[in-house]
Amino acid sequence: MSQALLVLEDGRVFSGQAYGAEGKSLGEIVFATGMTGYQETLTDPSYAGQIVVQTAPHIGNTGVNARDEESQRIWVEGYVVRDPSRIVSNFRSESSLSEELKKFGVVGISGIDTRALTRHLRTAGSMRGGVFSGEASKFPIEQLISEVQGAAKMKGLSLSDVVTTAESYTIPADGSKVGRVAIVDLGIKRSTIEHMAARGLEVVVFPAKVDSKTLLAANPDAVFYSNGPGDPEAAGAQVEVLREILDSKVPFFGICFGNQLLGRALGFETYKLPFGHRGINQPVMDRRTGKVEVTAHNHGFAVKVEGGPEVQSPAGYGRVAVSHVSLNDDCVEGLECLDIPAFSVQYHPEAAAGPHDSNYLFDRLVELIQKNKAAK
Ligand SMILES: NC(=O)CC[C@H](N)C(=O)O
Repeated sequence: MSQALLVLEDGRVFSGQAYGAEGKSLGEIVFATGMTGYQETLTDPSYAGQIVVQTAPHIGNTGVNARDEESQRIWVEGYVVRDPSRIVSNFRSESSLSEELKKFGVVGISGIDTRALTRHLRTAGSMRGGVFSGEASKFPIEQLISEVQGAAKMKGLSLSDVVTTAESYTIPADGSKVGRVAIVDLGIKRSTIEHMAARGLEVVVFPAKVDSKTLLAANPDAVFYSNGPGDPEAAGAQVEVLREILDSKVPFFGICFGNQLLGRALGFETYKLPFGHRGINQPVMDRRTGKVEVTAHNHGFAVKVEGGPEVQSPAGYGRVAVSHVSLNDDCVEGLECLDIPAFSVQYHPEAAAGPHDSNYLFDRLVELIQKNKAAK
């Protein structure tokens, strides 16, 4: 195995072995704390532009299979692990993780003290990093550091066009149809669509650049904004479209990036968290029921809402409640509009990977659709 280097923008260097494809990858370096679900993590489009550090020390044990993919490819820019499994042991496995990383040209590194790296990122914050292996690792360290310092910053980055669908498509409801949802694909995960279809929702998925006229022409019972990579501040066009949807009074639901864009459409700011939330063991409280859910997260930004429990939307959409909060750092994990039919969560009710505690949010979407239909 050839030597590889992980170089951080603050000059810290870790050395290890090449894992997956050889070459170089540059991106924002972030850590994910899931003990399971590496395949779902790698194929989540929200990780585009990021080098993911897996805090679980042993990765690749169960190989990879087509059924556990959240999209059709691996999206992470680079991959950092401690100890990749030398064998694949699972009856569902179709290939090994290192083969899969090679297939998608993902430059990774193994043999890294991921605990020390994570502690560093937790203190210093997420930053840009680079993985260099093979020929790419043979340049002077100063040169590699300046290459990392020249890489794109996540703040201000727009990545929706990179991950979105090229064409719109429709997925039928399973069983009898209770409604139709028009989805804006900002990097959607397969499980989200499956949860909707399983509840009798037909979904029509549109590219990120869709306008409100096209969305409304699909005659939807609700509009949905998905998760996705990049800085919500750089998604001004989608925020404008969302305002037109809110004005139309068609119900709205958003997940993760979708929550951040609802926040911005309502007139709140978004900001970058020091190192973000990525994992499947994050405690969140639903303020409506007082219940605590263990939830799946993948976000580096959050919506800023001061005061409460109810505040006025600065953009004039009436009262807004912070419906969910993180019990780790109190950040906003959900928004509920009290005067228009719109709500969203910052975390992942589709989980994948993760606990199923928050699947009920898809039932809330169905309830909102039915309530809205009954009111007509
Ligand atoms: N999973 C997501 O939708 C991520 C949203 C946004 N890119 C963030 O990092 O906060």
